[in-house]
Amino acid sequence: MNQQDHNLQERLVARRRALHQIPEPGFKETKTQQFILDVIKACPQDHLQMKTWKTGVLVKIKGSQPTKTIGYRADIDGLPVVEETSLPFSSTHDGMMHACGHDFHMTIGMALVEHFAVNQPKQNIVFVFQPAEEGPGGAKPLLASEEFQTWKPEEMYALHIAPELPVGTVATKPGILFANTSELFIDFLGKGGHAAYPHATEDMVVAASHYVTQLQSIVARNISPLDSAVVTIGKIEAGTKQNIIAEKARIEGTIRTLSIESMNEIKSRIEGMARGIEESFQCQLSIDYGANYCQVFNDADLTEAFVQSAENSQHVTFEDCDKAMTGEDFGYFLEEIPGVMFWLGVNSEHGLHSNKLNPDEKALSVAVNYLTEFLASK
Ligand SMILES: CC(=O)N[C@@H](CCC[C@H](N)C(=O)O)C(=O)O
Repeated sequence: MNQQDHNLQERLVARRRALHQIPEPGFKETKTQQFILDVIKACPQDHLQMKTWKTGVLVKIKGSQPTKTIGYRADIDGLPVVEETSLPFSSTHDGMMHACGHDFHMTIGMALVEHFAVNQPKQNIVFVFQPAEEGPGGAKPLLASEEFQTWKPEEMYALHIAPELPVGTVATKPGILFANTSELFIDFLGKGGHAAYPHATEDMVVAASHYVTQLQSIVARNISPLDSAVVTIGKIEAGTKQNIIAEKARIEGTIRTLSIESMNEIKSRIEGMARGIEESFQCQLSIDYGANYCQVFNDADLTEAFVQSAENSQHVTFEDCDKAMTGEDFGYFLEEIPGVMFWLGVNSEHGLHSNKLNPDEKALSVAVNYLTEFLASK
């Protein structure tokens, strides 16, 4: 690593660690927004404009001879995860963690702004620091906002860290990269009572347990084995004490599919099974699908150009990848604007959403060096 890269890496690490300590939930990213604004305000302002949208930040760098506007998006929210990395720069926000790498995404995005604020690119570049990717979804309303529409790019890019890939690699594919998603929240209501009088109650621990077990058959028996889908229940809550039969239960999960037809089929089975549980356990279930994200679909031509640029770059190695059942509201940008989402290798033993996720910080300067080259070449 030469001295210039060393200085860049030190700056990126310091900034990423500062951000790692202040993860905030979607649409509550006030400290994070201020952090980003402070960095942008410290840049030379000659060809830079900035505005806020809710807790997000939009920055436009005016190109020297623009024929188009390129968009680059970084998401900024954290997750409700209790960090267990034991790192000296662990989260200082109780119960919140940057467990999906958005601290990396923002750090890279800000460094790109700093670079292009000094080295004016040929094309206009709009940087979007977007709130609430983990939920309830910031991309869709941001995309529709006047703030974004007045600066709307002609093509758009975003990365996501990939713990399973080595540092120095980027990976993507044309077409569908990430799945359609729908959140899932189900409340159970029955009649609680004394543990010793089960016959006089409707036990919501038993009802919810049966229901969660039944849900497991949907992907196995209602979706074609040649298709892919996921129904995951990540949270279950019920009861108050070991000798009280619970009158309420709540389960929370997510549905992932590669087609809208499969999404509709799964929802229909979830509803059918809920009616069965109501009948079997004499209770009421209410279903809320929360936020939906559309698939992430990469433009074929832009992906080909991206792959070529990665293959020709000294900063990264390109790897092919398959689609993943992760979700990303960047998909909404790609519904309106052709573009590419790609993985950035960060080599962590623990994966996305893990309380022990520890991405390798060497990936920060790799990404900044590669993306400055890529965006400047547009
Ligand atoms: C990359 C990633 O991990 N994204 C999240 C997106 C969450 C979507 C939504 N809140 C849901 O849970 O369905 C993911 O969990 O894939």
